[in-house]
Parts: sequence; C-alpha cells; structure tokens
Amino acid sequence: MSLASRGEKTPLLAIQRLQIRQGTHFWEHNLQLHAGEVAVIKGPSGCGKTTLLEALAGFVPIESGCLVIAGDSVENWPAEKRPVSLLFQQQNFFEHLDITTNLKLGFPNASPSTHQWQQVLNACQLLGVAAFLERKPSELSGGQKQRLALIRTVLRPQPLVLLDEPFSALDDHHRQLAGDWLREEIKASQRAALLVSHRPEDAERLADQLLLLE
Ligand SMILES: Nc1ncnc2c1ncn2[C@@H]1O[C@H](COP(=O)(O)OP(=O)(O)OP(=O)(O)O)[C@@H](O)[C@H]1O
Repeated sequence: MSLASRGEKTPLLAIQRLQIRQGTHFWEHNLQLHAGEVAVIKGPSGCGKTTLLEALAGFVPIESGCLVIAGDSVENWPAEKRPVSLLFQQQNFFEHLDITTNLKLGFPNASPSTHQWQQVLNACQLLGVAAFLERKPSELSGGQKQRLALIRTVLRPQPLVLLDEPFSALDDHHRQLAGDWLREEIKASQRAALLVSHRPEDAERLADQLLLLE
C-alpha cells in the first residue's frame, strides 16, 4: 500500500540506505524530509557533509540505496537533470558578469518570469543587497556575495535546496535575517532544504530535523 493511500504524507526527499564512497571513506545515510521542512547537517570537519550534498546533487556517485526527490527515483540521473538547487561553499559567480546577470543565470534560459524576478528583488531588499545589482562580484564583500548567492539558489524553481555553509561569511544580524528568510521561503513554497552549518543557533532556529554526522 502506498503512503498516500495510508493517509500519510509522501516525503519530498527520501534517502534510504544511501551508500557513498569517497577514497577510503564510506557513508550510509537515511533521511526523510517533507515539503516545507528544513534539515540541518552538523558534524566535525571532514565527516562528509559536503560529500552528502554533492551526492544528492549528482556530483559524487552513489554506490547503492534509494534517493527519491519530489516523487522521482533519481539515483541514476545526471546532475543537470536532478531537481535540486545547490549552493557550494564557493559561491560560483561569473566574475566578468554583473550581479543582475549572475542572478538571472540561476533561472531556465537565464529568463526569470516577472514574478520570479520580483521575488529576487524583494529578497535583495530584505537582505540588504539591493544596491549591488549592477556591480561585478569582485566589487562586493564576501558577506554581500554570500547573501546574493543564497537568494539565487533558494529562488531557483527546484523542489530541493542544498546549502553548504550558506551563512559562514555573515555577521550575526545578517545570519539571523537570512536564516529567517530561508525558513519562510521554504515553508511558503512548500519545498525542502538541507543545509550544512557549524553553528548551534542555526540548528536551533531553523531545523525541523537535525542530521548529525560523525
Ligand atoms: N574526491 C575525493 N577523493 C577522496 N577523498 C575525498 C574526496 N573529496 C573529499 N574526500 C574526503 O572525504 C571526507 C569528507 O569530506 P567532506 O568535504 O564531505 O567533509 P565536510 O564534512 O564537508 O568537511 P568541512 O566541514 O571541513 O567542509 C574528507 O576526509 C575528505 O578528505
């Protein structure tokens, strides 16, 4: 009997006995995340947090196990087909393009709809980066770039958002602002987010679930 026919909610992300190998390291992960939820991944340096996000996004091979995202079994899908939006620790802006163009590149054909672009502008206003849209990435601080990269990643129309230390360059004020915005956005759009953070307050404020790696 299916989950739906038993009256249970189908998870947006289902990870079951997902096995990943990287050099001499080996991990097996299990997790279920529902629409509107945020999970925070914690653990010491080198424990495999980035590797897990990269495996979900299709950049690190999965050895065995099940990975279902928004109803599709995607273990064998190439990275470009996976329904995920990933923010790497290095924010990956094109240095020769201005911020507006960089933000638009997050959307299919680099053409966000009027509504999508308005959401981007609203978020830029809220997170204090609206004044920088015409600048080149090299003309911004690390924290300004990180907020813009977060906006681009979260507002891409993908059901699963993966964020690798998305607040690491932010001061306490902007960390809280960005965290609250992320939480609201994921809830309102009924998507799900998995984020890596070393800071206990991020887990306390944002996590519906905590995934502790060792
Ligand atoms: N391509 C690779 N080949 C072999 N080993 C790798 C490879 N990439 C990462 N590793 C190893 O896998 C382990 C997990 O790395 P990963 O980057 O996932 O850790 P992390 O938990 O994200 O660490 P940090 O908090 O420092 O960013 C590390 O010991 C790392 O050296």
